[in-house]
Amino acid sequence: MPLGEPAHAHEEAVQSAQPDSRLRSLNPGPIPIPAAPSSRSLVDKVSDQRVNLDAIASHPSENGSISTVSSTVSSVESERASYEFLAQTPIKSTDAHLVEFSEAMRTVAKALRQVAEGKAAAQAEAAEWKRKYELEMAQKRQSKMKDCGSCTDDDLGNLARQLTLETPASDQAGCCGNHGICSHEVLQDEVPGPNPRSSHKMVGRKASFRLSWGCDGNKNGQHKHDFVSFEKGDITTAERSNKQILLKWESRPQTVLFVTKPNSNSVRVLCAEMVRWLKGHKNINVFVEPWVSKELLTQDTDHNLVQTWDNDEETKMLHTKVDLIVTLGGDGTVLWAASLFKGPVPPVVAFAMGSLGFMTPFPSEQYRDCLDNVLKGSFSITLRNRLQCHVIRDAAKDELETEEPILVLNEVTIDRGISSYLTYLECYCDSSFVTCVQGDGLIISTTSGSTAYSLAAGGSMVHPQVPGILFTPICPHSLSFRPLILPEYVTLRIQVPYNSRGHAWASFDGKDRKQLAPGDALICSISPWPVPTACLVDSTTDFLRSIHEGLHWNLRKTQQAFDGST
Ligand SMILES: NC(=O)c1ccc[n+]([C@@H]2O[C@H](COP(=O)([O-])OP(=O)(O)OC[C@H]3O[C@@H](n4cnc5c(N)ncnc54)[C@H](O)[C@@H]3O)[C@@H](O)[C@H]2O)c1
Ligand SMILES: Nc1ncnc2c1ncn2[C@@H]1O[C@H](COP(=O)(O)OP(=O)(O)OP(=O)(O)O)[C@@H](O)[C@H]1O
Repeated sequence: MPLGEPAHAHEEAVQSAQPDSRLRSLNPGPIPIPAAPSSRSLVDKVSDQRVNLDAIASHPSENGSISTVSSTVSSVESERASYEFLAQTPIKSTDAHLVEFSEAMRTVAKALRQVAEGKAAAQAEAAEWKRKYELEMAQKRQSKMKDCGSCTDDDLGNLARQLTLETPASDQAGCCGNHGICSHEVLQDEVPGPNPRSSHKMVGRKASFRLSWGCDGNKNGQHKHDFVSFEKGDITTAERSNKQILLKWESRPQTVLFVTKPNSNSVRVLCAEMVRWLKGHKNINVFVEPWVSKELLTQDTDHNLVQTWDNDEETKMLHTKVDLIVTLGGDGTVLWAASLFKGPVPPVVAFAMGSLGFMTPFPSEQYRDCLDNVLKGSFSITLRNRLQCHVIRDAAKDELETEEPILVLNEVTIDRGISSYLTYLECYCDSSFVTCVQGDGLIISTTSGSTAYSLAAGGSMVHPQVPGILFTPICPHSLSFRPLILPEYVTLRIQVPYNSRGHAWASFDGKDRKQLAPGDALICSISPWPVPTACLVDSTTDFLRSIHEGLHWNLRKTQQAFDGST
């Protein structure tokens, strides 16, 4: 058994290398019928043999015979599967044929689950490749545009339209500059759902913008794809992976979506005031959530020009209409705003109207100046990664039963819910076994979420621009389980094993709890659609200010110099 791998993980590997014993049970030939054991004796036998197996697996046998291990493993597996079947079936049958049939069904179910998991991982990878391909196409188009340096704006527009028509994947007309990445490629090409043109409530074209990396957007503005060079055999870091990112509008933003915290009078009053100001002084179209639209209308009939949406299909198309999101509330409101977007997210300007406000740097009293600056000029953004989470059900009959992915900005938590048993979770990173979690649960967090629940569970605080995934146990029942930070490109699989004593519960940014039964799994990877949040100063200054002011990080009275002679 490989070092560090738990006995049951090894057991599974041995089992999957030996499909024949299960397949044999489909063979209609004569089957020896053993005396039917009672379910109690089955339990005893299973646990006895597990102890046996653990002993054999952890102390390699002296004659080195692998067959001892395999036959014990396969017999344990068969009996465990039969026990699970017997526990599930309403008919308390002990018929050997049924037992063997249930084993075969388990094998099939496992194969289907593997297919579904494979599909989920492949979908995530395909989305990432599509994004890379679109970015490459955008670069090619930009280099064609360079050849037209002396064109007028109209010529450029026509050329951009021609070039965009050449590319069937792109549905946008217009865009482009000589450097950076244009919003039409970045934010509008990954349209989840139907064609944006089919929407009858379109508000005209979205404002285009350019993203540039580095402090001086004009000089260092190119997004470098190759971070490492190895010319002449010397490996050199050519570019830092991430720099401060600037967003510069190339055309005027026209549409703002307001997302507001419910049940707050101060938020309601400020929202109405800001909407009036944006429409009256800035000629901006305003979108609000359906419940806010009703609330605004009861306050003032002037607000009947505010737009909203009616159904999920229209929510899916929001990102094609909205140039900017304004949130009024605390961090929970930013999480809520992000959750409305299952694909690309427009830039978010978050005004602080909550208690902590890690992700809400803008002071609401100065909303006029803040919005003036954001609408006019270029501003720093933090590109906050989200995690894409798929729940894969063991009971799913086919891959079509895979549930919709859920995107989280902070974290997904797998815990014991109301169960009093320890959570028992097997964790894998790509194809490597990571560990078994035995405790209250596990937090898989983004770096933005590192200052939320993960911090409370002992995880490190991580700058939101660091590309990583946090792996933080909750109250592990072990002395040596320290939190981990993994690179952002990995895919994590959290499996509730069949022999878990209870169910586990997954919750997403503290919401939408889903029960995970033994055999179910959760797959997480970084989503291709981050949340761009506007910074008050820049990403690092804002982060440090939050941990100082919000959490009073490392606050201590300064020690004085000696006040006597030495
Ligand atoms: N023990 C804990 O600390 C604990 C327990 C449950 C949930 N949470 C957090 O609450 C989040 C949901 O937030 P909510 O506002 O909807 O619930 P909520 O209203 O219960 O507020 C939770 C608190 O967490 C803060 N918070 C949220 N995201 C943060 C972030 N990225 N950095 C720093 N602080 C942050 C909020 O400002 C708020 O004070 C979850 O995603 C989870 O991270 C924390
Ligand atoms: N537009 C919305 N619709 C429904 N629920 C929302 C909306 N905006 C925020 N919420 C929910 O309301 C709750 C409180 O919001 P928020 O965290 O922003 O305010 P707060 O608790 O006063 O601030 P803080 O989180 O800083 O303490 C959160 O659970 C959040 O998910």
